[in-house]
Amino acid sequence: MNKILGFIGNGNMGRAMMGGIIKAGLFKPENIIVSDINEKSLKEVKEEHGVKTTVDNKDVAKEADIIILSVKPNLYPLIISGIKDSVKEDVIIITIAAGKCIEDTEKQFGRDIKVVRVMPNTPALVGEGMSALCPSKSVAEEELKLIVDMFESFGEAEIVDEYLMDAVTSVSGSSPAYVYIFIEAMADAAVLDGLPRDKAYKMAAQAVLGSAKMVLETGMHPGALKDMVSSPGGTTIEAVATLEEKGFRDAVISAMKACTKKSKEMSK
Ligand SMILES: NC(=O)C1=CN([C@@H]2O[C@H](COP(=O)(O)OP(=O)(O)OC[C@H]3O[C@@H](n4cnc5c(N)ncnc54)[C@H](O)[C@@H]3O)[C@@H](O)[C@H]2O)C=CC1
Ligand SMILES: O=C(O)[C@@H]1CCC=N1
Repeated sequence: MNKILGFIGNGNMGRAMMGGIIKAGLFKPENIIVSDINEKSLKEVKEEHGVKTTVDNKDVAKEADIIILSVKPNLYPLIISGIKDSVKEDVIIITIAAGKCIEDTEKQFGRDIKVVRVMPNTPALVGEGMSALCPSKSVAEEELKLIVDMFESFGEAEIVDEYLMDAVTSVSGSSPAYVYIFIEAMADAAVLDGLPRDKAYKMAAQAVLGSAKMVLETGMHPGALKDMVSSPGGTTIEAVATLEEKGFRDAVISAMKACTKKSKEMSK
């Protein structure tokens, strides 16, 4: 693709997406420009990927056809006011901030700008991202297709109505953090049982990866897959009963309700 892709913000999510996009070969590194206030992180990304870097967000604004705003939500107004007069007329702005609605972005640009609101997640870095997208009215069908292709280059992408973005943040944007806690806790228990730490992480993570693939590839209900593991009077049902006793499901549901609520509050 000959279009220029710009990133404003080279933090965890920006780097994860860039790594995924470059690995997939959708944009050549010389067609990617990144800005950040952190010069050390720019030096690292330039060395790692050979992309263009700058400390001036306006350089990205002037060059890029698609700009991904990869900064913290509270910085959006400041960043947008700094670039709004420099962006190309037809630019597509991609927002990835939790709680950042399309209407706000349009208002801050002060014109009918093309916006695609996206909630990605960090597994983008290894080509296993999950992104939910919602375009503004002014984004044409072929432009949306281009953006979907971009997000599919490092994982799965789904188009959703904007009102679902808070729920999406909880189920796929933030959820890698819950899964890492689960893996870490399983590994701790395995170490307690005598397994070496490295093997414990590998076994716990591979079990999570394999289980996720079973859900996605067999299409079976997660409950039926759980039943396949749980032999009558066996080991698994002992663990399952203990998880239920300790309120595992309730803890997950309560945590996700808190996440969705926070995302809604951030939209206000
Ligand atoms: N980390 C994650 O798993 C996910 C994050 N997001 C969203 O992505 C956005 C970024 O989050 P992270 O990457 O985690 O944050 P981060 O803190 O890792 O990265 C933000 C980057 O912005 C840079 N920055 C700060 N001020 C700047 C300025 N004036 N101009 C240019 N760059 C500036 C920082 O130096 C930093 O490198 C947030 O809005 C967040 O809601 C969305 C989905 C998942
Ligand atoms: O914690 C956050 O606010 C961001 C949004 C989704 C994942 N990280």
